[in-house]
Amino acid sequence: MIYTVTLNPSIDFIVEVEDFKLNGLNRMTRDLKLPGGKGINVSRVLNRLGTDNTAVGFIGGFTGCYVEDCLKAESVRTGFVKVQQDTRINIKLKHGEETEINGLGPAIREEDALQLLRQLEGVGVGDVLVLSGSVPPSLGEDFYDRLIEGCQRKGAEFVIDTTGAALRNALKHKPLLIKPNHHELAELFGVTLKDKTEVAAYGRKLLELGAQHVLVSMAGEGALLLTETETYEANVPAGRVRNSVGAGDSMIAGFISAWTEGKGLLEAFRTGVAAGSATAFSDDLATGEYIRELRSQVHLTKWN
Ligand SMILES: Nc1ncnc2c1ncn2[C@@H]1O[C@H](COP(=O)(O)OP(=O)(O)O)[C@@H](O)[C@H]1O
Ligand SMILES: O=P(O)(O)OC[C@H]1O[C@](O)(COP(=O)(O)O)[C@@H](O)[C@@H]1O
Repeated sequence: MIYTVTLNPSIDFIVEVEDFKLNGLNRMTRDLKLPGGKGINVSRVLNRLGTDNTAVGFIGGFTGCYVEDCLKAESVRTGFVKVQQDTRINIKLKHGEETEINGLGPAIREEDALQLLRQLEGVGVGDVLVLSGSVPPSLGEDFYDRLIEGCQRKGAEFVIDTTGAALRNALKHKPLLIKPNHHELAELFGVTLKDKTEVAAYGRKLLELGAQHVLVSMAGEGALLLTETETYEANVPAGRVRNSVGAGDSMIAGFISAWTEGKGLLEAFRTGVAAGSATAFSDDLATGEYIRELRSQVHLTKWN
């Protein structure tokens, strides 16, 4: 079983305005509310690809009910711990470019945290936990560590998609996969990465620090897959970008879907890239059909 863990879910409120006026009244030309949070996005795409999974994490208030109802409507299995305060609303403002304003999220009490840890005590060998997104400030930076230690004691593997100290700490536990984008990778090492050779070199440092596989996504410029011995580069399929929110989450879903079906590393990489691009070319997350259609346009090149 795959469990996606979203510690800080959201409603993603996608708002479009023309000629955005700072300090002025702007009227929306289009808006859309979507259930969000990185693990939740992974779950929705896994479901669309027909890969069995359960979405867990913390959810609360009327906004949390909305997120859960949306997931139920798509038959995504959920097992959220209910918290007292409202799940956050993240604003994704489209004004020619994309500006994001993500909320802090509700306070999580220690008893809520313990409930989630207890719930995940049932995992075992063959299970994969996908730990995605930021950690709410009230949980403490070590919460992913506590989760990882618990799941590893039971023999489960984990994927982690987060940033900064939480990502750095997780590396020593040898994640099956991490997927920074090239900006996150540069930020992690406090450098500017000027080309793909440098991206690969810094991605390799994450392998040295413990990751089993490193996927570096580079939005419209494709992606790199790094293993201990090999480097592969993928192009992106052709299409018009509509909404890139959730592209990275979709990439993880595509990768893990193929990987857990035993299709091998390269097919997992190809499916991941197709899923990321299919979402970037869609208003909401990609459909399974669109991901399968784009897969044939993804070509992998092995670096020497
Ligand atoms: N502009 C784009 N054109 C084509 N594919 C894209 C685009 N943006 C994202 N993707 C696809 O989604 C993947 C993840 O996107 P990226 O923006 O790098 O991740 P994140 O959402 O984590 O920042 C990319 O590797 C690519 O396959
Ligand atoms: O937990 P964080 O880091 O605040 O991110 C949450 C946001 O990330 C998203 O999951 C999108 O992430 P990506 O675009 O990186 O795939 C949104 O749905 C959500 O608003």
